[in-house]
Amino acid sequence: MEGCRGVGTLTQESIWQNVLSYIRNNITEVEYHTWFERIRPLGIQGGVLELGVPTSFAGEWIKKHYADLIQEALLHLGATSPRFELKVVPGTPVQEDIFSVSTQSQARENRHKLNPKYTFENFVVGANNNMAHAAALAVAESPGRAYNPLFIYGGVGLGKTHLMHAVGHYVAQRFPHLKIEYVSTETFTNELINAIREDKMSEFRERYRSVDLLLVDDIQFIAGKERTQEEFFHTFNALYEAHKQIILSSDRPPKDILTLESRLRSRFEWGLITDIQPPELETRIAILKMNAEYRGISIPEEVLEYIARQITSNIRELEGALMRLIAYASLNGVEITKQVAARALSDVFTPKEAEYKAEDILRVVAAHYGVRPEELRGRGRSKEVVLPRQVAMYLIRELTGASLPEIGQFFQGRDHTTVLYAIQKVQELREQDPAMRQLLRELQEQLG
Ligand SMILES: Nc1ncnc2c1ncn2[C@@H]1O[C@H](COP(=O)(O)OP(=O)(O)OP(=O)(O)O)[C@@H](O)[C@H]1O
Repeated sequence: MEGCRGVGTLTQESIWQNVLSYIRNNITEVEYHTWFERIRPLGIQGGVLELGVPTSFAGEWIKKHYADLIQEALLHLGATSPRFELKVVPGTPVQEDIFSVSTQSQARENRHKLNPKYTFENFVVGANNNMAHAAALAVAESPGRAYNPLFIYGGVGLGKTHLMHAVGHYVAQRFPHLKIEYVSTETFTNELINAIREDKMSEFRERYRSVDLLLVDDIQFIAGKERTQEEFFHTFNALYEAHKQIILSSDRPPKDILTLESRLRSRFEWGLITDIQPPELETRIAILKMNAEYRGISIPEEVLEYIARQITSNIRELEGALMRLIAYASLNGVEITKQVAARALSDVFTPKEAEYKAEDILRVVAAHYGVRPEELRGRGRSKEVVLPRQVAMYLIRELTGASLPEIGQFFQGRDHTTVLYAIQKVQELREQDPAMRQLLRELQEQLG
């Protein structure tokens, strides 16, 4: 490795193993497992250690938070000018732990109940959720010992379930022998009703009282259900006394859950209560970016910002809008632009920014060439109208994201192949002719 003294005989793998053990001594176990376990050494080029990371989100995070530490570790190994580069290698494998067969089946069972996407790695931390995130990490690192119970509350679609599952995944990976149970309050209630009806209460109790980590979602729904509260009270006590970890989520803090028995309320307040607020713009953009990457799609930053500005208070809706846009673009064979986003999402939200209208574009182009808009839309083929019409078609496509048949329709039922030809023609001119580039810029400026 150029620039590395004394490590020439080591392979890239062993260099990386040495770097890793240095890093491991300097950060928490949670950080290590979240960010470093998936990194793979790719090679050493011109003295630069190349590392593969699963997503660019992970890459950016590692660069921002751990670059100095990695360099320090390389220095420690003898590199005179420590350099490294992170490359996104989708599908970078997760190293499976080696453990016994019974542990493996427990781990598999645990994984079944958890959404694979809801991991710490896929959770974007912002000012709105950093306390909840830190508490969840602490609990994941030492279940039953940090905060018990951990009570996470916040509005709809803000990541409460995601954080709970992240703890579950982490614990499943680090402590594969532990039994994890994730349940919604509704399911807990239904199972209890069935157990009572079928005379299977002892199985029900055994199931919930034998777990090491109990995750209960939407605990506010326990309000007013006396029998469920009673049973949950005993489950809670059994687990708590055995130092088993309990995590609860709710849309409100315990004190605001009406008709909740006071003995349960006070227990919910024994550990740590933490909230999640709606995310700020940067966090919303980061969440969208991470989601797009998770699906292997690259979306221009301005499009992400456009969506993030429209949907402000529910991350589920934010993700829904992104999915809708991706589906729209792939089904219609169009590139993802801001205009296409405005169209695809027109019934999800009313855009807060002015949308371009085909009529306005036509008017501005016609005025520039000194012809009437109707002439551009008409069937005439004189050279005074052919190029302006092509320019208008091009701009309509670019700025409104309308499909080729829609544009053809607007120009008095022309065929979509005519529109395609016009657009390709203007694209060629734009590439070859600076005057055309300038003109397109000016027309766009006039349109605001
Ligand atoms: N900080 C975040 N980073 C990345 N994705 C997030 C974040 N917060 C929420 N999400 C995503 O938003 C969606 C909704 O999150 P989740 O289901 O955890 O919300 P919730 O608070 O449990 O909602 P509800 O109150 O409806 O149960 C999920 O797809 C989740 O992955």
